[in-house]
Amino acid sequence: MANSRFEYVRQFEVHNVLLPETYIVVRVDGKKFHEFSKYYEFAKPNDDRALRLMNAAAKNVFMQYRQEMICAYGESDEYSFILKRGTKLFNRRSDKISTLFVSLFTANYISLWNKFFPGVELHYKHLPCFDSRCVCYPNLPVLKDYLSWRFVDTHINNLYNTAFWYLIIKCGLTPQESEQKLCGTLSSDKQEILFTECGINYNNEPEMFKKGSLVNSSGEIVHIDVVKRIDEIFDGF
Ligand SMILES: Nc1nc2c(ncn2[C@@H]2O[C@H](COP(=O)(O)OP(=O)(O)OP(=O)(O)O)[C@@H](O)[C@H]2O)c(=O)[nH]1
Ligand SMILES: [Mg+2]
Repeated sequence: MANSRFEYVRQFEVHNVLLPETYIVVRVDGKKFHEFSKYYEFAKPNDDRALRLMNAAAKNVFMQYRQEMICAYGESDEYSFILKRGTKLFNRRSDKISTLFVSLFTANYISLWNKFFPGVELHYKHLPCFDSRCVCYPNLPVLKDYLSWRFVDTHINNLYNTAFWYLIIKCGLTPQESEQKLCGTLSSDKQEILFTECGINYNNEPEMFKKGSLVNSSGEIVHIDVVKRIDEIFDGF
């Protein structure tokens, strides 16, 4: 490369290199999906098309970097990609990894949109955007806790949202009344309210809604109890 007197400005570029021998998690999250889901009239509380689109986009990212991956896990508008401890991808540069994953994910989301939302055109003022971050986890127990945290979060959010929306849709409560009814309730109370007042057995809700989606090391999308099977998921890593 030609050396010019301007070359020195490269010295101002800093590279944030992620700690060696740590597990890297890249989490992408939909930007303002509260509005995005409203604009495209996603079903409440879960839109099967939207979740399957997230899974398909994540699977393509996963397969493209399969050699570097352990698994990926998603719910709602987020996906976590869990990379192997020894990955040398982009010399572990945080900005490179984070921006590549999020742009690849977004590109796939947009290119697959019509497959999952046939006949629904994306409006240029309402395009899907995602942010992303890289986080290092120092050992397997902490990494297992990370994935368990996302799984438990899925369960808590989904049970709340399911009860909240069924009380509105099936029982005719206003959003304020529904919120008030659920205020301070435990998981078991929410399941009981759903059963007695809405006629819904939470156990019969789709597995993808209750458990989120895991792209396993073979690249399959499964909906499993992540906490119960956490050791199996990370076996060999
Ligand atoms: N109706 C519906 N909404 C969904 C679905 N999945 C995600 N969302 C919406 O996406 C939001 C995701 O939560 P957040 O990431 O905390 O909210 P956000 O609006 O994306 O905000 P930022 O991430 O801070 O930009 C949910 O609160 C819902 O409003 C779905 O399947 N159906
Ligand atoms: Mg979001």
